[in-house]
Amino acid sequence: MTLVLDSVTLTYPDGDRRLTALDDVSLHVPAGTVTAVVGPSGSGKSSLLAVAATLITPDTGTITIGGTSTTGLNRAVLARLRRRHVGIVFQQANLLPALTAAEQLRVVARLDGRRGGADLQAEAGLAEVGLAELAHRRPHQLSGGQRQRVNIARALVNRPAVLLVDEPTSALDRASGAAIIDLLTARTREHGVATVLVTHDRAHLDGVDQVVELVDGQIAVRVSRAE
Ligand SMILES: Nc1ncnc2c1ncn2[C@@H]1O[C@H](COP(=O)(O)OP(=O)(O)OP(=O)(O)O)[C@@H](O)[C@H]1O
Repeated sequence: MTLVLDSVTLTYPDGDRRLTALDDVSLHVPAGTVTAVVGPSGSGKSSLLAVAATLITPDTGTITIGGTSTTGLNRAVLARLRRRHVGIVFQQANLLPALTAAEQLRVVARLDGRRGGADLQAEAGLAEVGLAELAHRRPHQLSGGQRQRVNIARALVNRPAVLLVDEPTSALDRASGAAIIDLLTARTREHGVATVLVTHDRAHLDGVDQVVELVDGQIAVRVSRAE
């Protein structure tokens, strides 16, 4: 499935005026590709992810996930679309402290109503990120890089069409960070996911398919590997 943002503008209230966080942003993220979003602090990167995740409705413009336009859909329908089709990875792993790595995935798999297959899905998901052996460990028994792997496996467990990733390596050292980016790229290609990766680190841009640079809410530079 492809993720498309078409002429998206988003403003926030700012005293008695409005601040434009995204200004006529259009983005096409084909299945099986990674688009990196870079740009200075305050340029709109997180806003772009929130809009793509359908967590915030833009003032104008459309978001289309796998051919389905999200415009005008009510909250319940959007929540279902998100649960089925969108995976989100934040900076911090945000794992539930009391649950083992396998349980973190199982909970999400069950939310999707696949009770029967949840155990197998959790097991397979952890194996995919190289953590089969550590399935029984709780977050405090894992390294930062391993926690972020669980986070990614959890975001992928219901086979989302779209994966939105916000600075996944900010809490990691260079080598663990590079390994996480390699993992994200590999899973994106393997599962045909449309991935958007917000990053500050230029070293992460080597293997991606498209790079967009946001400046003041606008796409200032767009580089595509295919070109
Ligand atoms: N909830 C909000 N209410 C009002 N203004 C907001 C809100 N969220 C973000 N902004 C403003 O919108 C603009 C874009 O913010 P955003 O968080 O998307 O930028 P960013 O590129 O992700 O920044 P950073 O790299 O610092 O995380 C900024 O000027 C910010 O101050």
